[in-house]
Amino acid sequence: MSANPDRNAKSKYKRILLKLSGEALMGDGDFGIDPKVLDRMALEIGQLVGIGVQVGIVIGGGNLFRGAALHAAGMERVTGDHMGMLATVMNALAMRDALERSNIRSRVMSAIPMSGVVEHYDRRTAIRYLTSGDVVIFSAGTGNPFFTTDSAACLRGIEIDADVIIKATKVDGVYDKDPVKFSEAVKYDRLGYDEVLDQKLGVMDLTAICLVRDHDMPVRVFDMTKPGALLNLVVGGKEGTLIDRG
Ligand SMILES: Nc1ncnc2c1ncn2[C@@H]1O[C@H](COP(=O)(O)OP(=O)(O)OP(=O)(O)O)[C@@H](O)[C@H]1O
Ligand SMILES: O=c1ccn([C@@H]2O[C@H](COP(=O)(O)O)[C@@H](O)[C@H]2O)c(=O)[nH]1
Repeated sequence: MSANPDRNAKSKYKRILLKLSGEALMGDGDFGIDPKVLDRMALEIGQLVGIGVQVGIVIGGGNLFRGAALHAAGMERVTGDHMGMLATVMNALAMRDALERSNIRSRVMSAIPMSGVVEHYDRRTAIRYLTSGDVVIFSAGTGNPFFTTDSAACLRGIEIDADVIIKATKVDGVYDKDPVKFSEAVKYDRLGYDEVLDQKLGVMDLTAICLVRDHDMPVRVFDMTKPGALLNLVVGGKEGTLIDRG
């Protein structure tokens, strides 16, 4: 995989919102952040910036904390969700660090004000940064409990007028059932929002799917562990599953 892709490669998209799984940041571990994973992601994101794509990012927090899991262990749910959102800020800082080490200009914005650490989210400022070529990492989810970073990714993607939401995960697309649990699961190349909702396909939470359906925002789900897949997808290659109005 080259850090300098073909500069003549043409992106299908001008602006994307990339949702990165927090869990994927763990690599082979079972908690925290593997710097090697971050560096590889930074390299792949840099390839997109190199061909002129404007990149907004939302990172999950599942490698650190999830409110629902903390609640199941006895914590008050809203406190758990606040911890989950703070976890996404930590992941965002780690990703910015990896991007900057690869000489990719980047910004972190937070839905929860955190003066002195990161900028507070402001849509117009975010769009200005994206237009000037900076990668913008949107952290702290939506800023509200009871949501997920999938919903935050869809929300920010719609707000910044992205051409597509790209969900980078550990499976290579959307299946008729969870492929991690069922080896016989069958993959879709493309399916409609209502099919995801009707079949309650768990690749993304249903609140997020309702949001993208209502705003006709396409979502592509692909395997981030496959080297080169992100660039291939962005230049129009066949990767993962497309969810749209069908
Ligand atoms: N029908 C399905 N098709 C594909 N994946 C599915 C499906 N149902 C459940 N999944 C599961 O959804 C997971 C994708 O979610 P992902 O790990 O990206 O989690 P997340 O909760 O969005 O991220 P985070 O780790 O940041 O919390 C896959 O690992 C897969 O096991
Ligand atoms: O808008 C949001 C987004 C997230 N949370 C909490 O953070 C964790 C981590 O996010 P994941 O999407 O699960 O990776 C999530 O479980 C929630 O507890 C939130 O409250 N609001």
